[in-house]
Amino acid sequence: MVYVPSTGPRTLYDKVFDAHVVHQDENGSFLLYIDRHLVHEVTSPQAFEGLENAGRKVRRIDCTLATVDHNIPTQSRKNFKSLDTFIEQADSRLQVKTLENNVKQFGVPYFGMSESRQGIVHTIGPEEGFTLPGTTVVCGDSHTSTHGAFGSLAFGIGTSEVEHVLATQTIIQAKSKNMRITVNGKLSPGITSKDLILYIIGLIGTAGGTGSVIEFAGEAIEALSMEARMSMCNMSIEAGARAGMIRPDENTFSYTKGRPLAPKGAEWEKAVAYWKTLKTDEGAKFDHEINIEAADVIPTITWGTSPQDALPITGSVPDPKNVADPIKKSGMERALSYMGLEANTPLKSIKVDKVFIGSCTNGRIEDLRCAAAVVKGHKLADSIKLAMVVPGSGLVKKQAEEEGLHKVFQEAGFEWREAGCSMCLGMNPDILEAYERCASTSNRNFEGRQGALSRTHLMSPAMAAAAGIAGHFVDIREFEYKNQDKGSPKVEVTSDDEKELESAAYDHTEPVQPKEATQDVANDELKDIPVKSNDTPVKAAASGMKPFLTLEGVSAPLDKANVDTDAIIPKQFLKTIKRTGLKTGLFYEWRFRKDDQGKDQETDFVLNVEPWREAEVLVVTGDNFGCGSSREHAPWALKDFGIKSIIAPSYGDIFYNNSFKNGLLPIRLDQQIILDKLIPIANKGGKLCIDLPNQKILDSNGAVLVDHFEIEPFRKHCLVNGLDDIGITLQKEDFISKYEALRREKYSFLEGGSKLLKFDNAPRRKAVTTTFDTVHQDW
Ligand SMILES: CC(C)[C@H](C(=O)O)[C@@H](O)C(=O)O
Ligand code: SF4
Repeated sequence: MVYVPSTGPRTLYDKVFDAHVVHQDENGSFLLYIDRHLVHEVTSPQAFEGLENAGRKVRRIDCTLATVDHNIPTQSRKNFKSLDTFIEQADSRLQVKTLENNVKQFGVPYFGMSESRQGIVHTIGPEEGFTLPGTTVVCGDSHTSTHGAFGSLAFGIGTSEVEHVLATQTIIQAKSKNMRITVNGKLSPGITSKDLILYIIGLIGTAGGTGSVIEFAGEAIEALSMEARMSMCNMSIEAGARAGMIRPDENTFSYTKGRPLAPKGAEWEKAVAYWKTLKTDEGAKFDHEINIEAADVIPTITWGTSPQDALPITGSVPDPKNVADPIKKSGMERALSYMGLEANTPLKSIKVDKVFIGSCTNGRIEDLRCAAAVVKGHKLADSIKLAMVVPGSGLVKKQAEEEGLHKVFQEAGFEWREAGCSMCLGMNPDILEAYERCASTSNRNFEGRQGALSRTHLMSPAMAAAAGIAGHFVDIREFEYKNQDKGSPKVEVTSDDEKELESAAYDHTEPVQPKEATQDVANDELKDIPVKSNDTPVKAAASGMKPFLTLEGVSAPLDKANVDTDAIIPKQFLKTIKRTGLKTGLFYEWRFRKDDQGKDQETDFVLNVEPWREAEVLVVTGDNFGCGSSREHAPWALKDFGIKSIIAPSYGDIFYNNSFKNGLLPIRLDQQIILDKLIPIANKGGKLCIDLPNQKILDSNGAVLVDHFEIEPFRKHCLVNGLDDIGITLQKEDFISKYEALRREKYSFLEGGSKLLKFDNAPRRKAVTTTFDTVHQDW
């Protein structure tokens, strides 16, 4: 079906979406072209394995860039010799080495641990100019939304979709709704974009943006630096949105100009002329509009276990007694008990054990400058057990060191680390102990996020730094800065500051690429221009998906809202390079408690109790099941346990997608119908019968409980037939090639991509041999 974009007024999202449509099929689903694909070690092993098993190659290595970030230790790399000696945790090491093998085998440009440009995947994309305005950007990571700060359509995908993009350079998408959040007026001094986004999530909730792409607009947004915009868009996933976007403007262009992979000369001019058209037209329709007064935003922190549990620092811990809705009330009680907090405690009086400054939300140079301005001349409070600063990338670290920020932190007692995700998620050794309370600049405060039973409070870098100095949360507006040239926190960052980072982006030396991969990259100019495949049978998915027709199975009740994928499968189980064996990890923190000997003992969680141990249908009462991280391990774990269908009022977008790719059927139903008709059966462990072809739910006697449930026709088709959608997409090869030809003309400034990165095998200092027999610099 030929897609004809609307000729009427369009939103920024509509325009970027329309510019990437390769094909629209009869039942309305779109095939979108992907300009930029970032890859990291956690969500790619199974995707590369699928590619290899099917004998497929990476279609556009120039559109692909890989790095390691989640698993790597952040201690000094001065003595880095090889992954074998540097990464102690065997499963982390395996995941990193698997990525290294994959990039070598498939020829993907890669920033490994000995490369000065390595960093968190969402930091390096913009830094290198790989992320460009108006592009489509994906990554097997939910915080891909970060890149929307450039007016690109950027979203997280699951591992099956990673494989799909690697093989086809496209993704199957439904059109999201348009939502606009306009922030009028100016932010007050000392208020950062982190405060603003926490304020917004507190207002609209973690499901507030579900099914939508949010455009952030208004005077306060236009005044933000690019890095501050990235922090905003980064956390739009925490508002449940498919993506966040900000229209590209002069600020965007000057940040992008001159970056290693940004277009140059005439191509730059052509690009800017196009990028200037990327703004919402007068009269374009939004499905939801929200207006916010910037002056209402004051320093904001979270108190609970969801990013929506955000409050002004002047407030107190909320009291469940004041909440009428029983699901919300019990959620609040649980959060208070998990966080070890009493209702009505003033936030400023809460004591902190550890401080973490870093992550893809707030690990950029401006963030470090803000935090250093607070720390300068102070010492950490005696009660602080550990405070760490983890730059988002090697280049951020280098820049900070050139400015002497590391000394400011170290003199105050902070640890200065190497780049990576670190304690944001703790897939590496940087974790909190049970019950420790952390002032964190990251983006998620879910139960167990930074370590089992750990307690996370989200806030801006300045607020986290100040909490380290005071030993408790403080209102940054009342903080006494010492030894400052100017007296107030440096929250406004000028484009001059951005220029400095830009120069750091150029100033890298002798990065290292595995030898074979470099050669592939260099020689593959022609090979990666796609050729029509003669051999594209539609076959069963790599995940081993079987056709889904009807299911009759024991149903289990789950009376919770906002069940995040960190809870469904905690981080320690993400280190596998397989899709199977995740049964034990399912709801691990809820299903198991350690006994005195440190052994796992089962709790009375519903899935540990007969007859629900054999449950095949999970009936959830609360909204937003599977929100948060893009980990496809969540549906893998549910399936491994035996769950084949979930029924809930609403879902996190990425989880919803991922489920279909694995033959797990997520059904959306009105909450009242769930409560009235299904929960009574699930509470008794009764069976539910799901008839997918007829879209009905029945009880075990054949009585119809739900006459009709909605499901998109394309998804139903794939599920009922157990189809591999990569095979389906490869049948559209003609459309993809045609789009690529158009793209080479119209968007010629996107050609080249990561292939333009310069890699050099020359050793910087002492050469050492790695697993690939290639030389790595000794840091
Ligand atoms: C590991 C990855 C799948 C995950 C994500 O998608 O966000 C991680 O980055 C996180 O922050 O939880
Ligand atoms: S949210 Fe944390 S773990 Fe996820 S990509 Fe960002 S820094 Fe890494």
